Amino acid sequence: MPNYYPIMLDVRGRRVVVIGGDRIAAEKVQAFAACGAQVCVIAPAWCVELEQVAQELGGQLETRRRPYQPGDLEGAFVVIATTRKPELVEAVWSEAQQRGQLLNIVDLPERCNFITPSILRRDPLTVAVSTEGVSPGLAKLIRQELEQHFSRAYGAFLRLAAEARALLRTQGVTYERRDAFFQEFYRSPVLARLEEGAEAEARALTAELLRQYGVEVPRSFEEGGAGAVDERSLAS
Ligand SMILES: C[C@@]1(CC(=O)O)C2=NC(=C\c3[nH]c(c(CCC(=O)O)c3CC(=O)O)Cc3[nH]c(c(CC(=O)O)c3CCC(=O)O)/C=C3\N/C(=C\2)[C@@H](CCC(=O)O)[C@]3(C)CC(=O)O)/[C@H]1CCC(=O)O
Ligand SMILES: NC(=O)c1ccc[n+]([C@@H]2O[C@H](COP(=O)([O-])OP(=O)(O)OC[C@H]3O[C@@H](n4cnc5c(N)ncnc54)[C@H](O)[C@@H]3O)[C@@H](O)[C@H]2O)c1
Repeated sequence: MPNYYPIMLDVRGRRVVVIGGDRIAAEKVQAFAACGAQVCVIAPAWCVELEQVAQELGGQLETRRRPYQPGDLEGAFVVIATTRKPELVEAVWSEAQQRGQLLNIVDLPERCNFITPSILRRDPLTVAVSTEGVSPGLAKLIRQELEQHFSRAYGAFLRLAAEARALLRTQGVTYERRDAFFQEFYRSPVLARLEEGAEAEARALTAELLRQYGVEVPRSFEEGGAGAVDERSLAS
């Protein structure tokens, strides 16, 4: 069994080809497009979910309503196929191999050079769980359990941390002092305030802690300036 190496891929502006017209294909198209990829989907028959995703993405999505043809993978950074038809699998696998591309044939790990973990997202926090293919069901269960632990407010919490970190760094606070700040910040009541929707209080508490570390906090920070917490991430 492979000893998989976990990475985070930057697919912005990169070509991703999805072969398949089923619900899994729809999910993959949506997920890669959400990460900024230029997605092309190829399939003779499309399910309703894929039609809907295509409608939402509009011109952002390239569509080929026909079977896969050799040459379709030209320029792709990542290739995903949802089929298990042996001839099609072999054709896609050999073209992707020749081109040195990243390939995932869903649920066929022996024809993948990468596999997909179960993902919990609280942007910018991402938790990916893999069992190296041994038990995807367990990966899913662990992801569901982690969802209970990491509330939706974690997104706002981390964005606030990013703003604080920028201030600490631009004002020359040492590495050790920054580390100490975050050990306090992550254990402080800031998260609880964000979970209650009390953003102003969360900002005020953060500002107070920053001052204890000698940081001059601009007025815009407490008012929720440029990097203000996104209310949608708290509400959804
Ligand atoms: C995480 C997740 C992400 C995603 O799909 O994107 C994912 N599978 C998920 C769910 C799931 N998949 C299966 C079940 C039924 C129960 C079961 O069989 O266990 C369930 C549970 C369910 O659906 O509830 C069936 C299954 N899956 C694979 C095989 C083939 C084999 O094992 O050889 C078979 C048998 C097919 C059959 O017999 O017909 C293989 C793979 N599935 C992987 C990923 C990769 C390894 C991940 C890891 O390292 O753990 C890997 C290797 C390749 C890949 O596809 O990348 C997603 C959860 C998303 C979530 O969090 O909700
Ligand atoms: N090896 C295994 O474990 C295994 C398991 C189940 C089925 N099979 C075999 O796989 C075949 C059925 O596979 P499936 O259930 O994944 O369905 P499928 O390959 O027919 O469909 C999966 C998706 O791929 C699309 N698709 C089909 N042909 C395409 C093409 N030429 N170009 C682009 N997109 C295409 C379909 O529209 C569909 O959305 C059967 O031959 C069956 O014997 C193998």
